[in-house]
Amino acid sequence: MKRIAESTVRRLSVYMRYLEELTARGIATTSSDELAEHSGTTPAQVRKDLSFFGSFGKRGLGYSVHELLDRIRRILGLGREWKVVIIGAGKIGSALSTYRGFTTRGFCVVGVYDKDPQKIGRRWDGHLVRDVTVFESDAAELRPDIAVLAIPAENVQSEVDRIVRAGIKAILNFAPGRLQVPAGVTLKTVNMAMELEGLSFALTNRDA
Ligand SMILES: NC(=O)c1ccc[n+]([C@@H]2O[C@H](COP(=O)([O-])OP(=O)(O)OC[C@H]3O[C@@H](n4cnc5c(N)ncnc54)[C@H](O)[C@@H]3O)[C@@H](O)[C@H]2O)c1
Repeated sequence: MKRIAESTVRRLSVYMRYLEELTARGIATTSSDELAEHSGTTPAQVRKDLSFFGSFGKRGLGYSVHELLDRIRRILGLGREWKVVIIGAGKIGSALSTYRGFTTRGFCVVGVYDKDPQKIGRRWDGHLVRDVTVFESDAAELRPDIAVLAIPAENVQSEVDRIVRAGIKAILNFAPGRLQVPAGVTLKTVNMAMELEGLSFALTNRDA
């Protein structure tokens, strides 16, 4: 498959949510105009995004909501359950571990880890916080797919290295800083300040 831009993948998630909404409303067909309007993009962009993955829809008839939703879910790899571990049971880590919305989308939290003796042994919504020193042996058994890293900026690289050593190929990181991962491992960093900067830009330029 061609290399797909992250922005395209992000839009697929947006289209998917709108298609889920249409399904819930019992609507069977949609169009690139409608998808674009509800996703903040253009009909040409919708067609271009979908064209990366083959042909969808019929000229003049639009897209079957059911078929398109099914295809997008498969493209995003959502037809299965992904095992997620969370490292850092602080404010962000504990909020994520108790968030029900992940499970409904197939992301199942199988372990929560921390290094603080005050947190180890606590339960967050049924998830026992375990000592991070047992992470690698747990991972050998549980075989998690995704690690969420919610620890302070210091020593993040050594935790990333620990995750990589455990054979995990996808990391969602919340800590600031530049991190290195080997080829074949995907690292995504969430940065709320950057999202706020996007809003700041929109507010500053809205009348331009
Ligand atoms: N990406 C964003 O938009 C965003 C927003 C807010 C905070 N953050 C960052 O997210 C991270 C977590 O924030 P928080 O508010 O949850 O912090 P927090 O201090 O509440 O929690 C951090 C937890 O990590 C644990 N920890 C530290 N080192 C560890 C290690 N090596 N192994 C396992 N556990 C370890 C600590 O004991 C603590 O429980 C920070 O780096 C913060 O700067 C990011």
